[in-house]
Amino acid sequence: MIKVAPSILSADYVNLQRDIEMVDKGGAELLHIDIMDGAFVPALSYGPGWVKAIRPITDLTLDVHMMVQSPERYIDTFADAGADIIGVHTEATPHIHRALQMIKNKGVKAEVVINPGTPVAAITPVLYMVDQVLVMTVNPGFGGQKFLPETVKKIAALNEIKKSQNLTFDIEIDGGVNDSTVVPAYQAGATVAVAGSYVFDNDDPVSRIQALKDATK
Ligand SMILES: O=C(CO)[C@@H](O)[C@H](O)COP(=O)(O)O
Ligand SMILES: [Co+2]
Repeated sequence: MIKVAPSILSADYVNLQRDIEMVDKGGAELLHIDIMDGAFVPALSYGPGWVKAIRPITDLTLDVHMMVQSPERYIDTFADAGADIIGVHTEATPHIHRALQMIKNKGVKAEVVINPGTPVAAITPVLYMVDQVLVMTVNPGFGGQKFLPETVKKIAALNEIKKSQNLTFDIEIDGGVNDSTVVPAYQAGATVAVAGSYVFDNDDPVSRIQALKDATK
């Protein structure tokens, strides 16, 4: 059964604590926090102050997805704010190895992220050092996009490397995840599903978390 990480990008910001408590009680394992800098991706979202504010109100694993150019500049700040996992895009820095080292040196779980247009080969040298790999299943920057099925073969390729090298990282998917698209991704080896609009653009977000789990039993 897949672990579920609701993305607060689609939550009700005015009632954020209510929404977080709802998904926490509703069976989610992680809370996905999308950081958008207006440069690596066009949109602006929120910063470390949000992570700091959320930290005391939940024990969910805070999964910080940095869509930020030169993420090295902010890794310490997000770690100090209370992130449990920090994800950095390999496309956002020429120094992905150093960025991952910085995350680990802060005692935080390190995640490397690849866009749909980036091959798995781009991150094979750093797989030994990560706790999680995020395979983007849409181009990053916005919620509510359609899942790109061609990303599934990258999940399978990554899972093969994971098995052949006896590695233990989680494989996360993000973008366009629903109770149909999660199935091939799970079968290919995904272990964590981010879901924003599918969970929160619904009268009963908890039923959506359960639907993702039921689809991957
Ligand atoms: O990183 C991103 C978007 O760039 C996400 O985490 C979105 O929040 C996913 O939204 P949905 O596709 O599930 O609506
Ligand atoms: Co995300």
